[in-house]
Amino acid sequence: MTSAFHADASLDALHSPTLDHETVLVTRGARSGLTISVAVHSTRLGPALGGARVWHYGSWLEAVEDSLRLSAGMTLKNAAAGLARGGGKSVVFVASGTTLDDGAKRAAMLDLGDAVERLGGSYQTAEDVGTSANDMAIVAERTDHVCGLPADRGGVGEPSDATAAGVYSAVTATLDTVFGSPIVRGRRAIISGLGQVGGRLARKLADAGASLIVTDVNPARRALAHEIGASWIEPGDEHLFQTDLFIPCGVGGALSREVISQLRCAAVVGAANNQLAEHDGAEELAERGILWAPDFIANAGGVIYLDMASQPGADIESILARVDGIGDTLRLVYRSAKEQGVTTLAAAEKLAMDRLEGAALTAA
Ligand SMILES: NC(=O)c1ccc[n+]([C@@H]2O[C@H](COP(=O)([O-])OP(=O)(O)OC[C@H]3O[C@@H](n4cnc5c(N)ncnc54)[C@H](O)[C@@H]3O)[C@@H](O)[C@H]2O)c1
Repeated sequence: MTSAFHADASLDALHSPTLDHETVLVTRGARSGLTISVAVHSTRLGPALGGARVWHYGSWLEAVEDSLRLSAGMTLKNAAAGLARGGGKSVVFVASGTTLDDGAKRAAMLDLGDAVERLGGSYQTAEDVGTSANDMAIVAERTDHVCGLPADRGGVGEPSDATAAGVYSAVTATLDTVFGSPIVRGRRAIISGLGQVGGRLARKLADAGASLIVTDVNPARRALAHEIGASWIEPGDEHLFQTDLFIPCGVGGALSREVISQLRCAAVVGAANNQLAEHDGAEELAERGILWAPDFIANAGGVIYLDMASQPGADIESILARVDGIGDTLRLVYRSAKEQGVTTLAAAEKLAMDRLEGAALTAA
């Protein structure tokens, strides 16, 4: 039985008394020498699907732990999105303070391909933070269990457009729930993280007439702020500004206890995975009267796109409609949370778990 995922960044999953995951492969890449962790949390609904992250950590154990946390989140995300997919994720550990040149990145991607291949199809990889469609083309040299390849390689490309479209739908559903109107024009929002998804979302929100404050740890992203007429601030204190929405689009853990206690917004809705630094952050947000869109509901557009676009005869209109349906799923979550007097996280986890349990009943 798959237990509910707790998005607790301080939880040391490695010290848990039992392994909650079906398979975890931790290996040292033969070419790159880098530690790679491929975690398959659940295949109850189908082969696991989840991206490959290349990221800096303090130690390889932290990278393994992140793969455990992220893959469990993928089980919930794929189940809540109604996909016949389980949850998995891979992480390539890059030591803090080091960068991978093109040769080292290629070696890491070939090693990742070998690791994915060893799991025999129980896990399919794709892009995530630190990887691109071109990286997936390198992974594909070693395994067929990869999606999101560039179009000129017969692939479906990167999922970020769909993720941004899904978060946009989540933003309008959230505005509707809080203010009784989904209209973006005139709403004030802060976007933290202007990468693949945050950058696209910022453009969409600016086009729709939102008043945006934006930030990123990468100063090069400031050019985008200028281009779309958003106000740029240095990263660190962005959550202190009074706005309608706070939109985290960087890496996980942005909603720490301290940040939650200082937020001055009506709602939080963003693309970042594992936004809550502690699982009880959902209660703290609710106590402060801040509506939180569970990340694994709001950011499911990319995985919906990768799954549907990879099927034979895929039709882009149906994919876009399904991605746009994220707003309806979120409305359902908000409604059940209110009716049952629970947090939006509890309501979203229940939605996913009901789908997982339903699959177990069907299989029995
Ligand atoms: N790409 C997708 O389709 C997709 C799908 C689902 C979820 N997500 C999640 O959305 C988030 C963003 O993904 P992405 O693909 O845009 O990644 P990305 O690497 O392209 O962008 C992340 C951006 O956040 C910035 N950043 C990192 N830490 C920050 C901080 N503390 N403060 C401000 N900015 C910070 C980075 O400099 C970068 O510009 C990640 O958490 C990812 O897991 C992405």
